[in-house]
Amino acid sequence: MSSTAPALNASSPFKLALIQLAIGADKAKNLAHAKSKILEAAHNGANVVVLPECFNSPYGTNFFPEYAESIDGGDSVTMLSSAAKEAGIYLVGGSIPERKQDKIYNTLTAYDPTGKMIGVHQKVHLFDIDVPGKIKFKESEILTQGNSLTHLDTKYGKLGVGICYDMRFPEMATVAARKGCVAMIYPGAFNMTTGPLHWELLQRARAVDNQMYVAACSPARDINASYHAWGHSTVVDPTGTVVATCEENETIVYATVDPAQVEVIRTNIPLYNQRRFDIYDDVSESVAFDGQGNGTKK
Ligand SMILES: NC(=O)CCC(=O)C(=O)O
Repeated sequence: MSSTAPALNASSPFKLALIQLAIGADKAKNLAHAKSKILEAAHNGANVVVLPECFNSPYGTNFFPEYAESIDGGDSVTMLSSAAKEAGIYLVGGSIPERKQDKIYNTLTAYDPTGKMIGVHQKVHLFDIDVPGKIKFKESEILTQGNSLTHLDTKYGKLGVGICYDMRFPEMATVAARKGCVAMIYPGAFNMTTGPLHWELLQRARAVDNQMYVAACSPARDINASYHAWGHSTVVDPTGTVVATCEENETIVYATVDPAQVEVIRTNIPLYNQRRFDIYDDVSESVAFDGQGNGTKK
C-alpha cells in the first residue's frame, strides 16, 4: 500500500535565524537582550526568528516557579509580540516557564509579523533523565506536560514545533511531516553529556526520516550557571545535511529554508509512495487537528 507525499502549500524560500542567546539571572535584562537580538536578526534579513528554550530564565527546576508567568499578557509574551511586530517577522519565541492556575508548563509561543500570537506549545515530553555520575534532571518535579501537538501556519508554509526533549520522540516530527510541515523547529537546551552524543544526530535523524528541515536553537553556554547548555544551534536540510551551525557562544545562526528542496528529495527518494500502511499504522492518522494548528489524539 502506498501514499502520496503531503502537499506543502509553501510558496517561497525564507531566511531562518536561530538566536543562540546569552541568558542570565535578570529577567528584565533577558527580555531586553532577546528583543535586541530579534531586531538584529530581522535587520540581517531573517523572515523567521527562533529563540532558545527557557529564554527568560536560567534553566533549572529551582528557577521555574520564580520566573514563571502567564502567557495571557505577561511581560515575556508582551515583549515577544511587540518584537515580532517591530521586526516584521514570524517569531518562534523560544519557551518560558508558564504559570497557569496552580501549574507550571514549559511553553513556546509564536507570533506573526503583526505581533499576533499564532501558536502555543506546552512541552509534551518532560526532560526526566538520570545518567549516573553525569546528569540527573527531573522537569516533572515542577512542570506539567502539555497534551497537544502544534503546527504554525505561516506564509512560508507550515512549521511544526517542539521543545528540546520532544526532539527525541520521532512521532512528533513524523506527524508534522505527514501533515504538510516543511520544517520542525525545536528551541532546546541539551547539556554537556547528551549534547555531544545526540543533539546533531537527533536533528539529522528527524530530517532524514521525514525529508524535512529541522532546526534546534540553544541558549549560549554559561559556565557560571548551574546547567551548562551545549549550544551548537543547528539547521539540517531535508537530505540530513547540516547547513548551518555554531559553537557554544552567543551568536545568530542563519540558513535558507527552501520548500523546493523538500519536494526534490521526496521526488528523488520517494519514501512517501513506498510506505506500507497495510503492515504498520500511519501515526499521523491518530491525531486530529482543529484547524488552528492544534493536534490531539483522536
Ligand atoms: N531541556 C531539555 O529537554 C534537555 C534535553 C536533553 O538534554 C536531552 O538529552 O534530551
